[in-house]
Amino acid sequence: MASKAKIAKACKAMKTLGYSGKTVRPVVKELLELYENNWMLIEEDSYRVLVEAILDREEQKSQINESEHLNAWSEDEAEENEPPLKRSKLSSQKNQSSPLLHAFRPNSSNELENQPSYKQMKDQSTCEKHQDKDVEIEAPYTSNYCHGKRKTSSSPSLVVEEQAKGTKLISDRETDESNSLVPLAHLGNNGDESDSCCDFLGKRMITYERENCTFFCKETGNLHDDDLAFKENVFDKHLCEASAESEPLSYDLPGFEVPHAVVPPDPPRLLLEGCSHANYPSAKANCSIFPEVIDLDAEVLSPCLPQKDAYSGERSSGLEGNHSEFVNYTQSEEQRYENVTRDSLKLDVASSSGGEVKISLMVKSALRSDFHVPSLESVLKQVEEQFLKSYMIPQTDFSMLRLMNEVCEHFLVAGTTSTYTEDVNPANVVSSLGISEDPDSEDGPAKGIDHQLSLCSKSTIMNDSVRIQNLFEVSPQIPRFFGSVHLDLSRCRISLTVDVNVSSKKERSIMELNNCTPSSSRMMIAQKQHCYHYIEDITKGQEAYGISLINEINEDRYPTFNYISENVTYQNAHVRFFLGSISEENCCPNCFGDCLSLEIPCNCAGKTGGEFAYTSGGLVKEKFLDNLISLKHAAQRRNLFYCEDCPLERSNGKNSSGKCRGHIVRNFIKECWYKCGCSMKCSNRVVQQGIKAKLQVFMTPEPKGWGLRTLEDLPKGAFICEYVGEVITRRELFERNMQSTVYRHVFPVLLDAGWSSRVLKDEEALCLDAAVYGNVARFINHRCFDANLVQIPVEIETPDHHYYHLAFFTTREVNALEELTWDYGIDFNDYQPAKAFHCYSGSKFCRDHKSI
Ligand SMILES: C[S@@+](CC[C@H](N)C(=O)[O-])C[C@H]1O[C@@H](n2cnc3c(N)ncnc32)[C@H](O)[C@@H]1O
Repeated sequence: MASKAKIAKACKAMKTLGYSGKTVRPVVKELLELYENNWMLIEEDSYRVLVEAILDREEQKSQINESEHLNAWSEDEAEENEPPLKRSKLSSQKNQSSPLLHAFRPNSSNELENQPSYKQMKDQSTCEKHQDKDVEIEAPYTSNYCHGKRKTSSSPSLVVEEQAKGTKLISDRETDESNSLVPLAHLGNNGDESDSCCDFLGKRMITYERENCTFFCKETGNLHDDDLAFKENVFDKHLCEASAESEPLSYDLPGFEVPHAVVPPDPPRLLLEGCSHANYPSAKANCSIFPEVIDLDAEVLSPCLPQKDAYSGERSSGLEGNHSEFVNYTQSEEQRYENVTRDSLKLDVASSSGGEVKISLMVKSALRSDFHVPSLESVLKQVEEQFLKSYMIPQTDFSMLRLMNEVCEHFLVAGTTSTYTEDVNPANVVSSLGISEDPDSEDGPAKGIDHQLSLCSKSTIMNDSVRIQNLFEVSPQIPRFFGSVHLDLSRCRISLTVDVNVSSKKERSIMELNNCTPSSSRMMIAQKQHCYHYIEDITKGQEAYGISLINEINEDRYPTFNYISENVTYQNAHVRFFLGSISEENCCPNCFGDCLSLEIPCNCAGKTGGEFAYTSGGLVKEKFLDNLISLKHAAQRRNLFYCEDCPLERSNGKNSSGKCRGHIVRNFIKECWYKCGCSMKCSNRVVQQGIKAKLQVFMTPEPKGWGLRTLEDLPKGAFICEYVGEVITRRELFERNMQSTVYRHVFPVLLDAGWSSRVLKDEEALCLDAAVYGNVARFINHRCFDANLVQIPVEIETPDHHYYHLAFFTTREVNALEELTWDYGIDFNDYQPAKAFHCYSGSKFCRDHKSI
């Protein structure tokens, strides 16, 4: 076919995805140049590379747009509002590829994965090919490069780096600039060797593939000027990003040793959230002088309110400390608390000594030119729908306006009750409510107000009024915002502090609506409804199926950690392997597709006696599983593994003299590896394909905190999930434990403990720590002995026992809504990597004899 016709065909194909010819043509041209007019590569797999390239371009464009908009918005605010913890955001998250791209990505069994991707091709064009074999490659090289230690060496050199697939890197090693926890690179897709998509701080690194392996190539010389210019641009940008992200993560935060949520920011949207990270410093400053806070996400985000310990439920610090700084103000002065919510909304609370409180929401800026002011009714309706859908409010006649009206009334009742108990008569409380265009205001019509909702509650006693205004400030020529309207009022905590001058006596009443007296019956009903805390998908689309979270038990909120679906490698952890070891004797590099259904199993089944450990349906075969479980139980009964100089005890700051008290987990893993042999890459696609079970995180009724349950019946041997976290060395674990003064709730898992033929040093032995970065497995609770899950070491990338994946499978049939548990293998009398807890598993085999 002539080139023109082919271009037209490509355009047509892309049109179905919504890309115009104008967008597609230049990309096709670029690809043709790149692939030297090899149309086959472009057309293959429904134009996969083309889609990838278009998305790549769009992404770049939108990044530029976004940064332009952000600059335009808040030049003056940008600096002071820089969120300290937002900086630890994973760049790999930032660069999640779009679902569209995934739709076009062949699955792991597709041969096409062996083909170089667009990114690779593009990058290869500036990268020399490396021909060496059996190079041992270590992850930390990457950190040198990624952290801006750009080597300007004139001698051309090329360093090849290899990173185990299915892992991302987080490293701050050998950096002069910062001690940051900046994630560096993401390589591979679910651990599949042949996927060579590679990011470097959100941009391309130079990659190429040889045999089944993907490399990082670090270029330090021999670049063309253009290349250099391109790289310098990219590099400078990365440096900016890196320095912006260079705030170290704290492992010493109250409740969890994790930072506040560091999820990648969604595009700006109308989302009501109170003190967000983006306004942390200013909000903090404001709070100290003006403690009127309408905090719509207080427990998670607000630094102004006491933080709640996720387990004890106690508040540790907060607003109270600031009361002394409350500023008196005169009738004429209007005090103002401005809380910039996200980027697009402004929450504004203003009050006067006359008792008037104005709460306004203003759309401050926007990114979309097609924004129009919605009708207030439609906003309220949307919120109500959202409310009813997400928070399981049983009443179908739920109304936002009624809720706000009640807020208003109870504000007054609670305020008058606490300060002037004798005078309060609810009958005296009159509330009025209405939606109006620029309603009466003592200040006269407010400028630029298109819509206003005002709620007024009046007391004959105090003549105070509360007004909640909903102001959309819109200037027609400036595009404003886009995104969905989402008001999470269930997370709303309203704290109002009112100063009232009565008979020259100044009194202050602080009302937390959550603490309304029982007489506030209607409010109590409303609060009861709010007990449900529900999140539709905690993975934010990172898993194939969403995983919901619900708390019907208490007020605890979703714990703050970073959801990741693949392991990330932190700092010193060497996740390495020898290329030479992935060879035909161990597995078959060329076999793709469904190996499990082969009549004669391929070489991958070698370790399991010529038989796959999985059934063709992807369940671990019963005999393997039973063997494994009995081994595990036997191992627990038998003598423990003892060490003279115990790294575990040392990692808990204990000086062990003489033999330690033994480790069950070590023996167990060591034995089950060989017997179960859930090994080799083909069969382990079951694991690679990711979570398929319908899971839900829920608050357990026992004092165990969150737990994980299945929402559907599961057969025996079903894969549930991997234990995903940061791959760290035992030394790093030790350092984290030393730094942390708080109780560690998430159990780290030791990899490779006692595995190697030689004793591994602390800086070599690996652990998985899911406290800060982790997946849903971090919610699985412990059960002694008869847990319904078992953890199985799984080889994905390489038969290297130094690093492997830990996957959970069911040990028996599990009913829908049953909690999923695994035996942490802890000895409740022994020191563990994390402090042991009192076991509430309720197992009749419970090993915690002190448990109640
Ligand atoms: C890996 S986390 C599991 C998720 C945890 N429940 C949460 O809320 O995040 C381990 C922690 O959960 C709690 N836990 C797990 N199993 C438990 C059990 N059987 N009894 C009591 N607490 C348990 C302990 O606090 C432990 O440190």
